[in-house]
Amino acid sequence: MTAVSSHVLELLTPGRITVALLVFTVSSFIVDFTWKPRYPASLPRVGFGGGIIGSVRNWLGYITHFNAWVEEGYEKYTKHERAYVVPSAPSRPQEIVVPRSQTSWLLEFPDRIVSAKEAHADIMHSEFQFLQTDDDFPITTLHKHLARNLVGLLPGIQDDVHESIDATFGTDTDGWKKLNLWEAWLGIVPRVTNRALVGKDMCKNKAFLDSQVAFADALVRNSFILNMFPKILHPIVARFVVAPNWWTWRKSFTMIRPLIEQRQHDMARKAGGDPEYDTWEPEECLITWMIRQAQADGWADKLEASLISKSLLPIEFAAIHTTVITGHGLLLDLLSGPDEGVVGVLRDEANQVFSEQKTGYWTKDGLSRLHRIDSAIRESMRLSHFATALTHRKVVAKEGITNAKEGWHAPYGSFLMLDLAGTHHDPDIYPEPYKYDAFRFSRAREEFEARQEKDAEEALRIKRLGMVTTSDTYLPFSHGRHACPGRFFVAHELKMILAYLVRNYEIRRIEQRPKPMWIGQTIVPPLEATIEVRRRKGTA
Ligand code: HEM
Repeated sequence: MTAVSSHVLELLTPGRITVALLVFTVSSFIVDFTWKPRYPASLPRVGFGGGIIGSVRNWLGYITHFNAWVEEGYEKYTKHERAYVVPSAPSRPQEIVVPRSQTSWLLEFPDRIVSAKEAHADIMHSEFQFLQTDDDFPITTLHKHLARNLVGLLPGIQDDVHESIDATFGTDTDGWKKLNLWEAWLGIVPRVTNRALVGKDMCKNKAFLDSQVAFADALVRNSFILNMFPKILHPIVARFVVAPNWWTWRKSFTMIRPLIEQRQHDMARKAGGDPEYDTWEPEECLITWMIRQAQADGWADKLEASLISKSLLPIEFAAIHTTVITGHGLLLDLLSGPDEGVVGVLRDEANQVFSEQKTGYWTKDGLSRLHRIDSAIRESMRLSHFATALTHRKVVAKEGITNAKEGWHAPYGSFLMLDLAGTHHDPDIYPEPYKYDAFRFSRAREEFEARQEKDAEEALRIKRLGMVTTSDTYLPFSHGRHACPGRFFVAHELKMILAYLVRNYEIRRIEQRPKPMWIGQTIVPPLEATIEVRRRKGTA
């Protein structure tokens, strides 16, 4: 060793290394701070104050205080139709909480001025997490193809719902079975969702499904980690943090690759007029839709199997955990809700409407007549939200945007959000807002249908009480142009699941609903919750 290098080593004491790391981290936060948009002083604030000291306190406080800040803001400002600013995670700017009366103002901006995609990308750190693949293509494809193929998918979805529930909940009519509720939903949702994404064979491949769930888990975990680092350090930190995303994807790619390549090959032969393919049709699923969309857009040649399989990931993420958390919350609400008779009422409705389905398969019309089941799900999604806000937007126009009503300006890079939690629990909108009132939404419909005289306006209002209808007072699927395109699928899926469960199982009530935890604005559901089930006699 030379004299110079041994001298350098002597200088590297643990104390000096710690100080250097501290200075580096603090400087990174300061650089980040100077990059963030500045909001006008006229906008009121909640949180621990401004300046560098206040910002550091807010960043730390974000983990535990976010919900309390938003509750305070709702009472002080949202209720009075005023916007205010709430602190956010260290990696993001603070957010302007837009009052309900200005929902349309926010959501009607074109994407080139106010962007949903850029907000999602900053929150999920998509640039690193989605393996350098743009999620525009799969999202646009899903918007265009899912709803129009839904009716054709229903029988297959029903088969997967019934088979996966039988396997998870069991068919023993004698003994009670104790189930971890989270695991039980994971036994159903990934398979049923993947029926629409990868088709009838691959959706039963447990190793493939596990890899998609593992990817979604990694995404959530990594977002929490990256949120706490200054953005300037993300290119370095993310390299290590997202390593599991790559491993998980590679594993899933080896399983899905043959299917994608075969589908591309078959569709190309069909398109080329090969007579052997005269009667052949591709199975309708997201893989087929992406190939079809790429052909329609004229860039099918560039569509490699690896790109298709990476493009599945953002959709798997958007679909699986949202549905599992929703189903988990639904059963907890149903089993611990104040009205013990609800499950019996739902069973009667499911039995009645199912008996009218001529082929033994649910039709779209049949599912749309499950008003009470629909209401029980919608009510749970109102009460037991899994994020304080699910509508975030980022200002991407260089000149920013101005709110004429209140007179404030949001510069380039500003984050804006709609408060879901406050709205859903506002007693002026939903009387007794913390009560799980399963028939809150179906009651009005039944009263309307029992009436002799019906006016058209009222009929329209009643129709809007269905679980897929979004509004400025009902935001679990967000609202406006970017409202969840998977919600029609998920409504059919959850109704089939709940109908099958209540028709075929007894489920013991839960005395006390287990409490979730919150990290910032995201729920950590009570993963330890268990339920006890027994197959009803004569149904196995
Ligand atoms: C109960 C389950 C679900 C809930 C609560 C839910 C909720 C949401 C919400 C709140 C958004 C954000 C919209 C916005 O930013 O304005 C969203 C977007 C999205 N969801 Fe869902 N979702 C669910 C299930 C699904 C399923 C099953 C799929 C696919 C099959 C899906 C696909 C998507 C996609 C692709 C987007 C992005 C839309 C865009 O940016 O234009 N979701 N979802």
